[in-house]
Amino acid sequence: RAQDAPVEEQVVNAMNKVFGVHAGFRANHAKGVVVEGKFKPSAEAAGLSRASLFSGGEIPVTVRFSDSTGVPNLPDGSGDANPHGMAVKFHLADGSDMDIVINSLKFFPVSTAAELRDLFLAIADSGPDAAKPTKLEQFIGSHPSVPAALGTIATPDSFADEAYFGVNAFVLVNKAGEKQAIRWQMLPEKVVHLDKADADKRAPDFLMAELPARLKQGPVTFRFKAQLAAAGDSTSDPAKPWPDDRKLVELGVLTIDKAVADSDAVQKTLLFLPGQLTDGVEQSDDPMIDIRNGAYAISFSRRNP
Ligand code: HEM
Repeated sequence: RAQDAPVEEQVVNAMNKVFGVHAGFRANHAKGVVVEGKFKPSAEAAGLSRASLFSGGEIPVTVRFSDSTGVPNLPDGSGDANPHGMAVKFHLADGSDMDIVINSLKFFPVSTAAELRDLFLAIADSGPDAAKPTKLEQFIGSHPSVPAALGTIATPDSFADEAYFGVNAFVLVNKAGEKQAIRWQMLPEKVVHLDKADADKRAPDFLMAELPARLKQGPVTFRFKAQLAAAGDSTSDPAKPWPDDRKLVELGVLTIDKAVADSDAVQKTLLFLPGQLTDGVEQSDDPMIDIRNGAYAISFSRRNP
């Protein structure tokens, strides 16, 4: 019975209910563009983590930027396309990959996967004919982190002019075995947000088209950073931001220099997993990470039957 399905499957079902099922596309972040580049670690990174990602030389990366929702033809300037996503596959020297899957929300609207499922179910039940207060209005009323988190996002003028945040905590382990809880950040050279009226006027695919066009003029860079948790910071609740004065350590520079010619075909074959890590990087005690791993695999198997 549906109610006995594991929560990772329940969330994907709830996404399919809200966005519809679109053959070959992701249950969420369906619309995206794939690009390529390289990552060069900083000298400080190796002090925090023994991962080869942070100790070796430059390595190749595959990056997918995306709009939110499971709607593959959503206009990029729509408010529903926020938060935008960035998924990075670091191709490590030993032939394995490490992934990060991050977005433009500074913190998550809900604390757990079960709450995310309930948020999607509330959206599904709150169509134009729903009685007031709608299920969604009730959910928002009892979860103040939803409007607070959504207040941190806007439409960027380019995928290259947006900051992306990991939201879930991970743990870096160095050569001495010392552990440090962190949250990923990927920071652009500059953030440029559009006001809503401007975003509404943009062409439906303006973000997907702009990045490959920009790359013909030259590369785009991001600074990959770790925000360090201090004693008492929650590592299990992605809806609780850590104070802004927490130390940020630069882990390296990500350079994007190439569009992928057959992006639409390539993105179907790609699976980014927040828990696909490497020695020296571990999952925190946040149970959402394992549930995300399960949900992304379920969505992948549905889009590649
Ligand atoms: C319980 C929490 C979550 C669930 C169940 C969930 C579920 C999903 C699913 C099913 C997909 C489609 C995966 C695929 O077909 O490959 C997806 C994609 C994505 N999600 Fe989540 N998600 C969760 C939380 C988050 C968080 C916290 C972030 C970012 C901070 C995030 C960012 C993304 C991005 C960027 C993608 C697109 C990945 C790609 O380009 O392949 N999600 N999510």
